[in-house]
Amino acid sequence: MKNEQLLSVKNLKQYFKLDRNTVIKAVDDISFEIYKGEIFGLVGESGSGKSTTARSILSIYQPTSGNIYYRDKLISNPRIYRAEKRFINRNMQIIFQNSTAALNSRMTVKKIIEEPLLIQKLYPNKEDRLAKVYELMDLVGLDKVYQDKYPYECSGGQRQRIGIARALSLSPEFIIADEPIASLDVSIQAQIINLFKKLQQEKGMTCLFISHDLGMVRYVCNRVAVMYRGKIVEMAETKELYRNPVHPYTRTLFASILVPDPSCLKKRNHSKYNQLRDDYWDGENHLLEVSDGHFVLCNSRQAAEEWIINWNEYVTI
Ligand SMILES: Nc1ncnc2c1ncn2[C@@H]1O[C@H](COP(=O)(O)OP(=O)(O)OP(=O)(O)O)[C@@H](O)[C@H]1O
Repeated sequence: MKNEQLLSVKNLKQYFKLDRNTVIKAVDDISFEIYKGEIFGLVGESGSGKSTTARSILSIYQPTSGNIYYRDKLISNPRIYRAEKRFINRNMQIIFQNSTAALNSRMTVKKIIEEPLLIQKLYPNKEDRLAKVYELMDLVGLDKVYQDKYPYECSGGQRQRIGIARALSLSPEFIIADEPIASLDVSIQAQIINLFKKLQQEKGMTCLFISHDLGMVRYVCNRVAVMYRGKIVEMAETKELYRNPVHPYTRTLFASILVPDPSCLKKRNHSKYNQLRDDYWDGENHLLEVSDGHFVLCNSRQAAEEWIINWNEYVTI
């Protein structure tokens, strides 16, 4: 996985000058690489600079200094950016937290998903184009009956899927997902997250995954960078980072989600916990954190992962 570098951020600074005396160092000299086929997590408290990093990568902001490369193309230079805009639009897509705002309320679901294909002049034949739209709807679990509905006629989870289907319509190599599941119900979150994993496995999707939800990041990301006040304070393989957070800030951030000793959990008289233990436990319990403070108890990791897919119930401790 680590062979092919897709995105490289080098010494990126993004400062905002509010007035003559006040400068906000939203991103302050960060560097990282994202490799093809990996899901790279960016975590940190609110205001730490995660979204600004995403916006700089997408050239929404012109960096104060530093460079951003996509493959070997410098994409953070405004002069090059003009010429490369189409290239970036074709290869990179973003999924926002608030999909409702990002969708055109006057277009039907079908038109919303079809639009990027038209703009990029892919599938000139209408029938082929519609077939592609249906394929995308199927991929994200949207029933065909929604094709002629408007965003306001869909639920929050469905709108998020429309946003994802649209983002995937150009088969982008690289997706930036900025809090893609924060506004969704827990059961829908699980479906969307499993979709990300499926896209990574089946389509080799590469993703920058921005989230507050450390449990989710642990489940979905291969590597994680922790941001604090505009800087990356720690970056490691996910398993390593969660097992052994080194930076004091990361430790504080993770303190709330460290999995406690299962033996102490057993002492809790939590009815859901007891029910789960009775249903699943066969001598060797397996406690899996599925979201911030949410745990499932299963007798194997496979059972736990299957359970996440359904994820209708969870234990909060
Ligand atoms: N366009 C802007 N002008 C001025 N300041 C900005 C601008 N965009 C972001 N900031 C500031 O930069 C800092 C980082 O914001 P950013 O949105 O990147 O954080 P974040 O980690 O994504 O937070 P959250 O998780 O709440 O979305 C904040 O102090 C924010 O107020």
